Amino acid sequence: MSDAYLAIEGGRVLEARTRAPGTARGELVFTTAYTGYEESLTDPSYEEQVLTFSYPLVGNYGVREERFESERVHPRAAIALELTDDLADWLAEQGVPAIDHVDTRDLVTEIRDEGAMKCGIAAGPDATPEDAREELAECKGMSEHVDIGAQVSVEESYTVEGGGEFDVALIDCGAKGSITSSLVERGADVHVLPYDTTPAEIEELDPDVLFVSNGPGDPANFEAARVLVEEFVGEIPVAGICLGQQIVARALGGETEKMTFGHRGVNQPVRDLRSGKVVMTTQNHGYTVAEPGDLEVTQINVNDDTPEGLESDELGVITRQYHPEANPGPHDSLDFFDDVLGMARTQAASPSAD
Ligand SMILES: NC(=O)CC[C@H](N)C(=O)O
Repeated sequence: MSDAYLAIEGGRVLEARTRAPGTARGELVFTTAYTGYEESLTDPSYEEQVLTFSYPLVGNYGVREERFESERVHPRAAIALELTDDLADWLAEQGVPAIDHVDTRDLVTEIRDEGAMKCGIAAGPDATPEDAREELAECKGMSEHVDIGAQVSVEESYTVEGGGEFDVALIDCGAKGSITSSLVERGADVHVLPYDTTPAEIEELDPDVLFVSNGPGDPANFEAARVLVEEFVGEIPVAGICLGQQIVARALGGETEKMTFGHRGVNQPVRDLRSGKVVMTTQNHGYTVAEPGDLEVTQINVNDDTPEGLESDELGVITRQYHPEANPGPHDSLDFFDDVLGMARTQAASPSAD
């Protein structure tokens, strides 16, 4: 018997089974990742989205806190063909609705054809199709979430010490924990700073690298971070991951645009245009850089040619659209963090450095 409903744009209401009760609304997206559900569900980039797993059985190796990327679940709801009890219980504890017994093969095909769309969910003994439709009617478009940075960033800055060889200013636009740990493991002290940090605060910190994190929503809604990059590029090495790449491109005269259904998964092939080498990458984004501005496109997605890496040797900028920090996913691109800190080392050794 159905006790959950998923209303999607276009008028369809799908029946489902409740695994964690409640109502929710958000942008309906899918990931093809077959592992890493704890990492994905705690990735702040999924804020205001409803995450559909295309892999049919999700939750089969339990829920362990050491795999979390942040302190809470960020998608507004989770959908799968079959969710395990462990996973459903955790989502219920977190107050995040979850539904299964959905024909996710059909749903994913619809998202691929129609694009990421708004949806509404109602789940639980008293849920009705009308409740799901009401949620859908209240759902905002992703770029209308103009204050999304405030929902996911730190309120107060803090430092994670890694030996002090470098000081990295990490602008937390919804950062995954693995970005900090990847830098700390390589000897950097990471200063995790709010998404609306001002140029004066960066000036005072005097970091070796300005690093813009991943995060949810439309990069156009992260104006303060764009201003920071504009202000310090050429003076301090600049790095960015995912939303960070998009913000850095916008700061350097580039443009971003929404994709139809985005890239979400752990086997997205990326070609490095300098070496010709292809690596498998973890991805989770719905926007892309349409114009790179002053930056050179150094890596592209093999499936659709969208920019995956942007660089400027002259300005000291290196960004990635995918997630080199992995978690979940392949570790093939961890050397990105060596390259970022390499820029700081080169800058420190240059005669013009103070
Ligand atoms: N993982 C991310 O940083 C996502 C970036 C951005 N919110 C997008 O959807 O494109």
